[in-house]
Amino acid sequence: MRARSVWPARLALALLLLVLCSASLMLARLLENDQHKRLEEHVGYQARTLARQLENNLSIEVESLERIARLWNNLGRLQQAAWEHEANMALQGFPAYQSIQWVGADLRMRWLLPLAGNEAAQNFRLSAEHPNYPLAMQARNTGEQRFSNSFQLVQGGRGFVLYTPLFLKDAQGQRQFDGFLQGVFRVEPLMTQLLDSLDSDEFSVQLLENDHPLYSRQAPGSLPQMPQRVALQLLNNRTFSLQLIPTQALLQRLNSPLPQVVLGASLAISLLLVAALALALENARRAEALQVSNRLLKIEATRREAVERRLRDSRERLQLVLDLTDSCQDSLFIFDTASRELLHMNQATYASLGYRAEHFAQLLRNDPEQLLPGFHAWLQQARSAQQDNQPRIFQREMRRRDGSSQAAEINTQLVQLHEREYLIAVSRDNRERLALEARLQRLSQLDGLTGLYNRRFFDQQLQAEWRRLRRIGAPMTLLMIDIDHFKAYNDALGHLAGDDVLRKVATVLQECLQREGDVACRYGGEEFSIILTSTGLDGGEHVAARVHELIANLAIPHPGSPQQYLTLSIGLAVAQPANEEHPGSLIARSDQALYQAKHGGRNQTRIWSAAQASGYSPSESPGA
Ligand SMILES: Nc1nc2c(ncn2[C@@H]2O[C@H](COP(=O)(O)OP(=O)(O)OP(=O)(O)O)[C@@H](O)[C@H]2O)c(=O)[nH]1
Repeated sequence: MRARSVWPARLALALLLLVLCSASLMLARLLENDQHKRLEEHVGYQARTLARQLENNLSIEVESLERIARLWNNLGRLQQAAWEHEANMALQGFPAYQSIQWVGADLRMRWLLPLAGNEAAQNFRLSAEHPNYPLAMQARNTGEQRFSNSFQLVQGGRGFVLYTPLFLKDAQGQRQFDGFLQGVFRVEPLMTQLLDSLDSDEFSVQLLENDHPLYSRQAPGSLPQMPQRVALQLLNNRTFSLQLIPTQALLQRLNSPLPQVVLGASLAISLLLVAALALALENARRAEALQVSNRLLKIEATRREAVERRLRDSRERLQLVLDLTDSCQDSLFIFDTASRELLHMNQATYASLGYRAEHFAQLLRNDPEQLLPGFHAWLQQARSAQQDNQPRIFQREMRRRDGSSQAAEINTQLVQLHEREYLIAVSRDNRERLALEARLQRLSQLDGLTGLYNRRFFDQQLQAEWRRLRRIGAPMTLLMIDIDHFKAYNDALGHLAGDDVLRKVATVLQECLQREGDVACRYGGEEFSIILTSTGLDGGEHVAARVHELIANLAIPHPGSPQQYLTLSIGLAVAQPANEEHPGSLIARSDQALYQAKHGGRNQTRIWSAAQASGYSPSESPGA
C-alpha cells in the first residue's frame, strides 16, 4: 500500500504563496502609486499656484505700468517729478523690479529709477541688434504691451523687460510714438520674492525658458524622476515655464508607511495562511500515513495470529506425536553425538530397561558404555555404514538397570543439522524374534521324520568341519549307514511301520554319539550318515560297533530279513582333511565301503582302504 505523493499539494501551496505574495506586492504597489499620484498632484498644485502667483504678480505690474502709460498717453508726457512719483510707487509695490525706465522715441534711455544699481544702463540705447528690438518694434506698432525673452542685462545678470509703448497726441490729434515705459525685471530677485513663501526643503524650483533653466533653486534630496512643469503665460510670451521637483523630505512628509505596513501584513498573513495550510496538509498526510500503518499493523497482527495459531497447532501436534511415541513399544531416542545430550526419548527407551528418564539421560551422557557396551565402536560403525550406504540395523546388547543384558535391534540414522550431528535411533527388544529365527534355523536343518539333521545340514557341517580339521590337522571319519532290506520291511509291514523304524534307528544313532562335534544325519531315504570329527579309524569302528549293538538290542522284527530282525550295513572311511582339498572323496569312499557291506551280506561294517579300493574289497566288520 503506497502513500499518496505530497508533491502536488506542496506545489499548489507554493503557487498559492506565490500568488498571495504577488497580490501583496501589487497591493503595496497600488498604494505606493496612489501616494505618488497624490504627491504629483501636490507638486503640480504647488507648481500651478506658484505659476499663477508669478503671473498675477507680473500682471499687477503690467497694470501699474499700463496705468502710468494711460496717464502718459492721455495727459501727455509726464513731468519728471510726477513720473518719479508714479515709478517709485510701482517700485515699492513690487520689489522684484530691477528698474522702471523710460526710453524715448529714439530708443535712448531718458529716465531711470532707481539709479542705484542701474548705473550701467544710464546711457543704454535699444539698438537694432539688440535681441529685444523686434519685440519692441512690435509693441510700438501694435500699441500693446510686450513681454521680452530673457537677455543679459547691462547691469549684470539675466532679466527681461515689459515693453509698454507710450504715445503723445500731436497738434493734429495724431498719435505720436514717445518711446517705451520699460519695467525691467531681474530673474533672481523675481524668483526669490516668488519663492519666499515656499518651503525650501520640499521642492527644487526651476524657471525654464524654452526648456533651458533660467533660474534654479536646488533643495537637498530632490527626486528628478518626478518633475511637475507648468507653462507660464506672461502676456504674449509663452516661452517660460516653471518646474517643481519634489524632495525626499516632502515625500516622507506626504507618504504614509501604509504600503509597507500593508505589504508586511499581507505577506505575513500569506505566509501564515500557507503555513497553516501546509500544517493542515501535513497533519492530513500524517493521519493518512497513520491509517495506512494501522491497516498494515492490523494485517500484520492477523498474519501473526494465523502464524501463532499454526505454530500452536503444530506444537500441539508435535506434542501429540511425542506423546504417541510413548505408546510405542519400540524405543525412540535422538541425541547429540558430541555432547550425548538427549533431544527426545520415548517412554519405552528407558522404561523397558528399568530406568527412570533422568537416570537414562545421565547414563547416556556420562557413561554410555555402561548403558550400551561398545557404544563408541557402534557409533563409528553407524557412521561408516551410513557413509557406505550399508544397512544401518545393528544387533546390540543393552544393559538393564539390574545389570542384565537385553538384546536390541537398533536402527540408526545420523543427521547433520546446523553443524551438529544427531543420531536418531529406533531400538527394539527382539529376543522373541531371535529365538524364532533360531528355531526356524534349527528346523531348516532337521529332518522332519527322524529329528536328525537333514542332508543339507550334513553338507554344510561336513564342509565346515572339514575346513576346521584341515586347519588343526585332525582326521575325520564318516559312517554311511543303510537299513537292510528296508523295502521288504515296508512291503511287509507298511510305510508307517517303516517310518517308525526310521525314527528308532535315528534314536539309536543319536545315542551312539558321545563327543561334541559328532553329528548324525538322515542322508536320504533309509540311509543315514555320521560325521565323527577328530576321530580316526578306531573311534569310527567303535561307533559303528555300538550302532550295530544297539540296533541288535532293539531286536526289531523284520519279516523280510534273513535274521528276522532289523539290521544295518555301515560303510566307514577315514580321511585327513589336511591332505585333501574337498570332503567329496570321503563321501565316495564311505559309499564304496557301504556298497561292500551290502554285497558282503549286510549287517556288517566295511572299512574303506586304498588297497581294497583298487580291488574293491573293503575290510569287513560284522554286525552284532
Ligand atoms: N517307510 C519308509 N520307507 C522308506 C523311506 N525312505 C525310503 N524308504 C524305502 O526304503 C526302501 C529302500 O529299498 P532299497 O533301496 O531297494 O533297499 P533295501 O530294500 O533296503 O535293500 P538293501 O538296501 O539292499 O538291503 C524303499 O522301498 C523305499 O521306499 C521312508 O522315509 N519311510
